Amino acid sequence: MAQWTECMNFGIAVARQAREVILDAFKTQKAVMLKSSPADLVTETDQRVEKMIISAIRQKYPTHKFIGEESVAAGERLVLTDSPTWIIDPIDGTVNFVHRFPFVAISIAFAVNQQTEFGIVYSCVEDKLYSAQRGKGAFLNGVPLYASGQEDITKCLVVTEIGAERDDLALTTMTTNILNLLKIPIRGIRAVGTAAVDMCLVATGGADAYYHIGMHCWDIAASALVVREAGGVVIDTNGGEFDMMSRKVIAASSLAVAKRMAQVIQAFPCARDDENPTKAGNDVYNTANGH
Ligand SMILES: O=P(O)(O)O[C@H]1[C@H](O)[C@@H](O)[C@@H](O)[C@@H](O)[C@@H]1O
Ligand SMILES: [Mg+2]
Ligand SMILES: [Mg+2]
Repeated sequence: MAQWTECMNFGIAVARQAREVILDAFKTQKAVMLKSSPADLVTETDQRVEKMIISAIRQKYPTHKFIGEESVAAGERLVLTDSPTWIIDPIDGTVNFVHRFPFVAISIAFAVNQQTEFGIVYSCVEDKLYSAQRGKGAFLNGVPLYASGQEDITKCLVVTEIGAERDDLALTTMTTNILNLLKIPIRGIRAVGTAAVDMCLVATGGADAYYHIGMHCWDIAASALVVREAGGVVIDTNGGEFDMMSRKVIAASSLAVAKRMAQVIQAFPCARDDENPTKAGNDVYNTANGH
């Protein structure tokens, strides 16, 4: 396991360089392109930062594989093999980035034999670097992180995202989930606008649970390990085992809270990330006829 420490440290160094590019662009006017919906945005900075991260890592580790959000959007196959693979979201929270809402993160996970060995989530504007290596704990700027351990759902502050979907079924499902959780009652609902940071807040104990349907592997692969290494649990919204390709997740302070949330939360249908390797993330929103 210690063998991947060098890789993680290199990943952190690359994330620090990428943060500088993102902060420079954060202040400027951005040209916005649409992906799967009018709320699923991408900018030239997303694309440039991903290319920069991948090129730096490929130069040092030429045999490693990559799954990058914007590479997949450009048509690259989304396949996770047993090879050492970097799973990258160059800007998680692009809508925030475009609006200068100060929560944008770089998310970098590293998997071998399809098991995440380390995760890095860098909340750029906050300058908060979350990191975790399998079996070695979770850290925020080098300080150990611990989930809240809360087991009573009525004492939970829950984080979620509405995501990019704007069709009736997804929106009705998402708002019904929020309504049903509030009726339990839970303490409150929050949404930061970046799945990776949302989940890391569970690792800090500042939130007690996070759930989401519709996000992609690159949004949560790194933060799922951060939560687990902070003593939290990560499962599927159906209560089963977490599967980073399933596009459904619950991260929580305890198994009791996670399972209780799974009883309430309904998922709307969305294709697995690896269902159609050349299509994931590739739905193009057609502004002409609105879908
Ligand atoms: O900003 P992104 O990398 O596109 O990730 C977003 C995602 O697009 C959106 O649907 C929500 O799930 C957000 O929580 C993600 O961070
Ligand atoms: Mg993302
Ligand atoms: Mg992104």
